[in-house]
Amino acid sequence: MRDISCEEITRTVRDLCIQANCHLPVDVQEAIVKAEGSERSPVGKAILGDLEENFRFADARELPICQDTGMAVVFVELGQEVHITGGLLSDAVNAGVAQGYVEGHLRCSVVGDPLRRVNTNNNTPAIIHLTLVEGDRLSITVAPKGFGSENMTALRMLKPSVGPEAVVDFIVEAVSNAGSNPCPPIVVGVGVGGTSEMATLLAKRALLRPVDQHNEDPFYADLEAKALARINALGIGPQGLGGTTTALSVCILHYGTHIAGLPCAVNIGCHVTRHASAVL
Ligand SMILES: O=C(O)C[C@H](O)C(=O)O
Repeated sequence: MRDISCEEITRTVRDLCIQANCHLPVDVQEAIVKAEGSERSPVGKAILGDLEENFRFADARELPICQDTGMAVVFVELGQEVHITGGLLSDAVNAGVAQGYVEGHLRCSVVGDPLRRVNTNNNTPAIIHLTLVEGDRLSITVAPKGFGSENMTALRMLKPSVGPEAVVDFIVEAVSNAGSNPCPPIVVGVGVGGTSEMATLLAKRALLRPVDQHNEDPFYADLEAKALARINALGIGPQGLGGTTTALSVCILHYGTHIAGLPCAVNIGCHVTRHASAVL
């Protein structure tokens, strides 16, 4: 067994919250710059230029890329040979989120109760997804999620007989319904299979894949390419003001499912699809 202290976890999560909010992943940066070159609408091109200036400015001055610094979604992969010392893992993660948002001067956007709506003033609670893995390491990914895009999440329990084209139709419909709300150019995460909650989690997890990668399975890579082409033909464009760049990428993750079902979920990331990771 290897000991990892809560103190170290808290410090790491703190730093990842600041890093993720201020430094856009390089693959997303490059995709925005590339889209600027290919965008056919002059207004769309100008907006992509503004987005580039914005993320470069944030990067250089360590300022948040967007005013919506999100709810902290934290993916933890815990090696089975790790022994957490000094408290509870979830408390350590939440303490790191609180420190990161308060000390990093990131906007605190979380209310403690969804109906009585009082801001917790430290962006907790975080959403923590824990997976047990082999080994003696602890991997942490912080993915702050803004709610302009989160509110556009769609889930449909498709009939199993509808086939792959109906999955592509549903993805395109979800993006079309979202319009300008998720701040395009977007990243489209899709979860297919499992149960309703598994499909939704896969869709969120799909937003972590680098936007310049494709599915390793040619069958799913083909569906991703078809969905992306149809989404970019919708004409929504950068910030919804028209153009040929609505999405930078479509990523589909799949899982086994029941013979009687075909759950399909879409989770959209805005042009600030952010995440930062560390391995302890
Ligand atoms: O919370 C915000 O700042 C706005 C939100 O991200 C939105 O796009 O509506």
